[in-house]
Amino acid sequence: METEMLQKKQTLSHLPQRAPVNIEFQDLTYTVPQGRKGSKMILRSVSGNFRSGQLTAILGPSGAGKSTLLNILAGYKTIGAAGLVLVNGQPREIKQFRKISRYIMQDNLLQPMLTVQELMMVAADLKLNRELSKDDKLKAVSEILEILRLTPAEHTITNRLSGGEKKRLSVALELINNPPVIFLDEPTTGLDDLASSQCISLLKLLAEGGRTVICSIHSPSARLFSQFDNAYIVAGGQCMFQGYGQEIIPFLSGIGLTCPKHYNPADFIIEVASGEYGNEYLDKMSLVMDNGRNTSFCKPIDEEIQLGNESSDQLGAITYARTSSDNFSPYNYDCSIWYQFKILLRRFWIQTFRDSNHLIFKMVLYAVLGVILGSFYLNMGQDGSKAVFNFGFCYTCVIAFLYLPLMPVLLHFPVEVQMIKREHFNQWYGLTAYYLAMSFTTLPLHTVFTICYISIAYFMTDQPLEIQRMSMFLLICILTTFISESFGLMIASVLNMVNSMFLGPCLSVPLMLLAVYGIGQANDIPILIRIAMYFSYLRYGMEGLIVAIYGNGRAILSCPEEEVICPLRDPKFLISFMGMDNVIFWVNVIALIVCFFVFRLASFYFLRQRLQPNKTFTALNVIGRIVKSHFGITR
Ligand SMILES: Nc1ncnc2c1ncn2[C@@H]1O[C@H](COP(=O)(O)OP(=O)(O)OP(=O)(O)O)[C@@H](O)[C@H]1O
Repeated sequence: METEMLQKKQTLSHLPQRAPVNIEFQDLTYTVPQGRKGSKMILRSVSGNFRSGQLTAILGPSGAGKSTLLNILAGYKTIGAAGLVLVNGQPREIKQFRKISRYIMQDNLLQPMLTVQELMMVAADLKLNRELSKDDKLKAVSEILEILRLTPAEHTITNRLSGGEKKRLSVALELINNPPVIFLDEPTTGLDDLASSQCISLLKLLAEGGRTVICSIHSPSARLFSQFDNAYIVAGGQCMFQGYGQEIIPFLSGIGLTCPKHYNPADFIIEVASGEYGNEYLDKMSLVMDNGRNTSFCKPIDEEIQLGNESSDQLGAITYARTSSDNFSPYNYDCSIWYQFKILLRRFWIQTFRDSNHLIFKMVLYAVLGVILGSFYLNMGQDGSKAVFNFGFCYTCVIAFLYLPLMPVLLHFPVEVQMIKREHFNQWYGLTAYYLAMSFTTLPLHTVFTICYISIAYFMTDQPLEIQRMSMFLLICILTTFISESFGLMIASVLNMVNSMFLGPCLSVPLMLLAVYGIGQANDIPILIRIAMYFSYLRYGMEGLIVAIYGNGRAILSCPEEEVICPLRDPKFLISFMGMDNVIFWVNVIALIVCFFVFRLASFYFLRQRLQPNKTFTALNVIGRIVKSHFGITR
């Protein structure tokens, strides 16, 4: 074990030197609204001091406030929090702090369909200096994978990794540019004893390299606990103890409690903090610790680390950092939006094409739908007596291009938002680059699927075989698809999956109704509905399709001989009958393009507010929480 650790230390010695970052917090409180009961205080004026070069554990009974404290210290939660957080003695500048810290959350949300090495390379491309060669980046990646014992799983797809491997990969991804502060929420949850021990040894190693490593943890074994340099015990939102694990027994003796022999001191202090030995001890503990201000039980700090001594074996300069240019800035987005876009686009395309089963399934689905629809409206396109049915075909196309792109987005994007939140919070990329890369992946795919559907249904239904009409028809269908996807993104950027899946179809109903409302009775439409119709992109789509196939001087249609009266055979009359005489195809196309940009930009704006709410959205968020808790609908 000793040799193994030594080896690991040597391997880690390539990491670049960073200025030590000490975190101190004073009188932190966190309050949440509690409906008519007022508010609930989760953290009660706690203070503490977490130093660089030390591995700190935040411990406590379930519901004590560990994750809350971690979220606030990492800057992940700000609404409802008050108090002072100092970074190296200066008040924390949240934007700057986010650049030097990384937060590894409990649920290992990893980008699917990429191998471990590919995902690490994406992180390296985004986080390391652009001037580094691919080989240098590969070297850096393989060193980190080696340390985290992920080399055997290097070519495994992330979806297939074990829980422990996923956790280690989450750590590895954030280690790429050597952040000086690392927060981890329950890194050992779901791991067996050996994996937990290896995980904590790794964190200890990272701390020894001069980082400030803080993690919340549930009942660690005695062996695991002995690895921590600092234990911060919380109960009922207050600090019960802060200091070196070995100081727990003397501390408890001081307040009149003796830890039984062979008992894990961590278990014992948590039992005491849970109130199992009486509530009077809780008050005593909090009093002696001065709610976290008392640091007399803390382990002495490593002067070498605090001084950032270059001669330290574990802090030698990283080889690839040395090759970089002067403007190497490990804590900022090192690459331009364009460069981020290229990397993210590559990531999206690998993920999309690797999931070939899903792609084929979708393509087949569109084709089958084309065949089904084609057979419902078989050969009706040229038949004047079936013009009303053909109108139904156009409407069905519009509905198909509403739901087909909409539903998968409502289902999938809320989960994606959680991933974006993490990656963006940990400074992987800017939202613009992400959004552009996503759009340049999904929109071409939708175009291909739409062409696949139309090329079957259009021919089966015997629509006019004129290049111009076919292109116009296709253009409207593609634009409708794009808008529907953007409409879905707008909803899924704001809401969770359950609410998105409810709201999306709900909002689709008026859209579908407005698409055909009052057709043939255009003059009788009430003014309010007429205004609403301007906002239904499906209406523009519907009109566009009808004009594409019947407008522009289309010749009189044929009618079967038995149809004596066949008034809709004249396309001009048909268009007039539908109340679409005034429709200009290109105006509708422009309206659809405007709708596309409006929905697309709105979804981008909402997503941005979700990640970094401005003052208005923060205020709306607070009001929303108060209203929800007042009516008892907080989940
Ligand atoms: N938004 C909220 N509204 C109401 N109560 C909340 C909210 N957030 C947290 N709490 C409560 O605050 C307390 C502390 O939560 P937190 O998640 O920090 O606990 P924890 O110590 O991490 O627990 P565990 O170990 O079980 O994960 C819990 O009782 C929780 O129910």
